[in-house]
Amino acid sequence: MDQPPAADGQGADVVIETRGLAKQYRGTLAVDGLDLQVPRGSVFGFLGPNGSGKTTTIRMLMGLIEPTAGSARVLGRPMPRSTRSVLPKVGALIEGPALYGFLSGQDNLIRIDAADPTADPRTRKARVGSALDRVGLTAAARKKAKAYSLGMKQRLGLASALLQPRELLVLDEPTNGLDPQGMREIRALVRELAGDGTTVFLSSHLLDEIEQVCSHAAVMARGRLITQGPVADLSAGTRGRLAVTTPDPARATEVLAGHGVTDLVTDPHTGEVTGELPAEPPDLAELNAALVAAGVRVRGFGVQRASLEDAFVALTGEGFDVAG
Ligand SMILES: Nc1ncnc2c1ncn2[C@@H]1O[C@H](COP(=O)(O)OP(=O)(O)OP(=O)(O)O)[C@@H](O)[C@H]1O
Repeated sequence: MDQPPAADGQGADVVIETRGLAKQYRGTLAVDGLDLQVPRGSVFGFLGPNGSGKTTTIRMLMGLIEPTAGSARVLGRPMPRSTRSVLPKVGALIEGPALYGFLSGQDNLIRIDAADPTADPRTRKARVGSALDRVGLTAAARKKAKAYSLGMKQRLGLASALLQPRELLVLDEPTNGLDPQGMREIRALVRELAGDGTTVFLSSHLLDEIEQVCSHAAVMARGRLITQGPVADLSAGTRGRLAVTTPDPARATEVLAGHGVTDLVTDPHTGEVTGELPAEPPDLAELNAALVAAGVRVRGFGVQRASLEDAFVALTGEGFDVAG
């Protein structure tokens, strides 16, 4: 992306930028030479399997730990040196919210707000009320936090990050441990927050989550950045799989193999035959005609859209652990 440089030489529209960022623990290179660029206004997915270095990176970005090499800038300022001026503009939710179960949701927020020396006590009630409203917890505001579902606790954590206006939200695995309903709620909330112009940086080990929520993504594997960019571009470079629905899968497989299609698999339930198109794919209309000419009865024929998962597998040669 060509952005006009800001006065300090940084891209004005990049809210997180790292160069050669690395963190070495004894025996483990947790993050290895990371060059990350998060555009302002994006919903940026930081994707990688467990242990790939996401949390370590986020901790460095937030100034919680020192990198062993390289540099990180957040909102244009170097970290961890500028923690004091940067962190008030960043709402962070890392490793789950610290809540008191015996206090109501509202009182938890009042406590957190009271701990912020920049927060005016006279407007506290209004601030807390509007944060609860934004995350849809107004009706449950007076319930004790220990009676909240995990999803509600996570929303309360988000509300605490939203007490002050933020330029950037950093959420570490915000849907981890939630049931599907809780996941949907958090994802909807993230979209809504992003709709207001806040840049959201969220980590996840769930590919479909990133595809559903994010405009941009970076993919990590074993401490290294594999790729980054707009989500649509990341999967566009990957060829989709050819899929043929037919009552004659054996014959279809023969014909497709004869046209260079590899990794042919038949779904035993649907009879759908899928396979990888060769690097120089044949004309699809002709391939379809060849199937029909060979006596294959074709019910469905098409190329499945490549997913981010396909891109990940193509880039790393590894499967992606999507459990979770
Ligand atoms: N404090 C630490 N001391 C030693 N090794 C660590 C420490 N923190 C993380 N690691 C190691 O660094 C690697 C990256 O861990 P990290 O937590 O950043 O990954 P992650 O992608 O966030 O995974 P997860 O989603 O499981 O937290 C792992 O091999 C981990 O064991």
